[in-house]
Amino acid sequence: MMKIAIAGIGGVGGYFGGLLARHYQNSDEVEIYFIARGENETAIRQQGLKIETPGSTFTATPKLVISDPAQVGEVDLLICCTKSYDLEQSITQLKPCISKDTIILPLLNGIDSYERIKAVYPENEVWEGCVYIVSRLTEPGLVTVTGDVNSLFFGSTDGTEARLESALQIFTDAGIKATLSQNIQQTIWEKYLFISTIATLTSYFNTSIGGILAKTENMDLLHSLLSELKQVANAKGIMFPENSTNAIKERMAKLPYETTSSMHTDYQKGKNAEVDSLTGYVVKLGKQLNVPTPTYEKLYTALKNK
Ligand SMILES: NC(=O)C1=CN([C@@H]2O[C@H](COP(=O)(O)OP(=O)(O)OC[C@H]3O[C@@H](n4cnc5c(N)ncnc54)[C@H](OP(=O)(O)O)[C@@H]3O)[C@@H](O)[C@H]2O)C=CC1
Ligand SMILES: CC(C)(CO)C(=O)C(=O)O
Repeated sequence: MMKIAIAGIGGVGGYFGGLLARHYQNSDEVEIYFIARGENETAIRQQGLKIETPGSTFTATPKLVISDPAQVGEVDLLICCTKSYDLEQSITQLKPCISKDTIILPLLNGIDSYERIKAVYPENEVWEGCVYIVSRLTEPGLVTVTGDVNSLFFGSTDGTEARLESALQIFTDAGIKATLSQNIQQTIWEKYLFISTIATLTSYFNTSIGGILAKTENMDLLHSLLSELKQVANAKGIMFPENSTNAIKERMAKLPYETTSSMHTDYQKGKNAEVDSLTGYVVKLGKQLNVPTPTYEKLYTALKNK
């Protein structure tokens, strides 16, 4: 029996965990557990997790939804879907789910989830991943997906090939548009180039992705951020294809005008925001690598004071 736990049943964990729970509900081979808390945990326990997408609505029922990881026990694969600022606290709390054989796969936006998890669980196989989706926990027990982007990328530079392939099969069978990346570092950095700049700008200007594309002054700032982040990445040995700026603009243009970043949504709701991992981290890396990041510094300071 393969035991999979999804920790953090919000927009991302709810959608991808929901697909897994729906597909493996009656399976003898795969069991899906949700680690959720508060009203969300209660709602999912009472009526399942409802997932509304533009094309379909379904309700997913995991084997168990619980806030106490001890009641789940050790799992084979732990998929982390909390916000970046909750990562250390949640994975430390998840210790009862983690044996030496447990694989940990973070799907958070950001570059440093791998090293942060390794700092707590140095012996474990930790993969890397990222997702493209616009998904929100709109009320306890309800996940709403907008637009038609919903892909998951994962991989590992030193993971066990057979386990990576087996996870790919499990994800794909559940209907997840999953890709096993052969260069996960590049894949993660490409997502970061997109989300760091977009999250920073949508939050700074308090506007949607369409709103960024619509104004020259916003686009000028986008180009400055992209240029600074590319130089930081280059200093880390990460190179982007020549057309990467155009690729980002095309990706933005394909999203509905009103789409915004999850960081901007958090600012709008007055919630904690991932500004340290999505904006501040670039400033920090720039300082470490002696790469100037004046635009990032200005926007980071403004966002920290928001
Ligand atoms: N939403 C999106 O469209 C996208 C998001 N991402 C990234 O994915 C990550 C997750 O984002 P998203 O799904 O939006 O975040 P959400 O805030 O919607 O979901 C995170 C969930 O984790 C829960 N959580 C945190 N700590 C614990 C814990 N110790 N035990 C149980 N539950 C816990 C939170 O509960 P509580 O509310 O109680 O704090 C919350 O329900 C982020 O890094 C984000 O940037 C990437 C692509 C798209
Ligand atoms: C901008 C978006 C929706 C694109 O997937 C995203 O990654 C996020 O909100 O974190």
